[in-house]
Amino acid sequence: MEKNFFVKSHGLGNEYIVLDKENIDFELTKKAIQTLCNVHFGIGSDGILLKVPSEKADFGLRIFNPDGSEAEKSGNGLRIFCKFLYDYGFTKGSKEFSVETKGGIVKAKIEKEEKGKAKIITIDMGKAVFDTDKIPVNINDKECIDYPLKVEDKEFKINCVSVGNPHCVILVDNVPEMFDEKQVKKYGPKIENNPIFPNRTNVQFVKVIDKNTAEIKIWERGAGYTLASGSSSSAVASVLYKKGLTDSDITIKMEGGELKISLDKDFNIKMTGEVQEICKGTLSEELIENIKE
Ligand SMILES: N[C@@H](CCC[C@H](N)C(=O)O)C(=O)O
Repeated sequence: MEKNFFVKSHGLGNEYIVLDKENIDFELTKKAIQTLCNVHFGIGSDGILLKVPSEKADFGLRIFNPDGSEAEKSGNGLRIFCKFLYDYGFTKGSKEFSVETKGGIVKAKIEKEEKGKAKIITIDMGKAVFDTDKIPVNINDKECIDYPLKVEDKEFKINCVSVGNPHCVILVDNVPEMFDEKQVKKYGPKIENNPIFPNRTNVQFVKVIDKNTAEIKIWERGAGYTLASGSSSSAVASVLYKKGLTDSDITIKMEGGELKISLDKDFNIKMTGEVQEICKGTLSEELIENIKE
């Protein structure tokens, strides 16, 4: 593998650049992340996945948002990373392995491959946690379910959950106008940065279609409006199941495509979906010079 080799892949239109810490000769600083994720000055991406060594799992992963912040977990990011590990021989052909993230260790399974490349992957995302002190959400209640949050002219009923990273799930029954890209881009950042979220939050606007299907629009912490999100889908499925609005197996529809989420009674989450490589190459010396502080 050449020095400064990269791969760019997407999971349902949610794109990530994959780098290997042991194979790059520059520091992945905030400036480097912001530049690489910028479509005009870099490659353009919804984030960066950095392969790092792990003592607790088969592989280690650090996840960065385009604003330079670090995320604890990413569902699409994990499937993309696992495809990279499998396709480039790191797993030595093994279809089941573990990955350590800041949001916990997850198990991955390559469900389907085509011509030796992983196509459909299941990730054991871990357990959904509703305790406000763990998410975290700064309110006095133990859980944040249907909690009224006033943002400018609107009052939302918010439902908060952590699937390793923090999420704020809003059903659009009372605010149907919110199922619209322009509205999500207007209110998403205001909710993401609301002072009740000390670590900021990802935000989802949700329409329940039936007991096994929901449709969502996403505002991602540190990334903005994205076409799909695996941790968001996991968070939404957990909230809907907790509220008794859907069954334990649910399809989450997003602009970029669909993910299957399966929960057990203790809110352990399995996420299954496609992933596809877009391009690969070597970062140019000029670009690396430019991203050095
Ligand atoms: N796109 C991701 C979520 C990435 C992390 C998120 N922006 C955060 O800061 O928590 C996914 O597919 O889960």
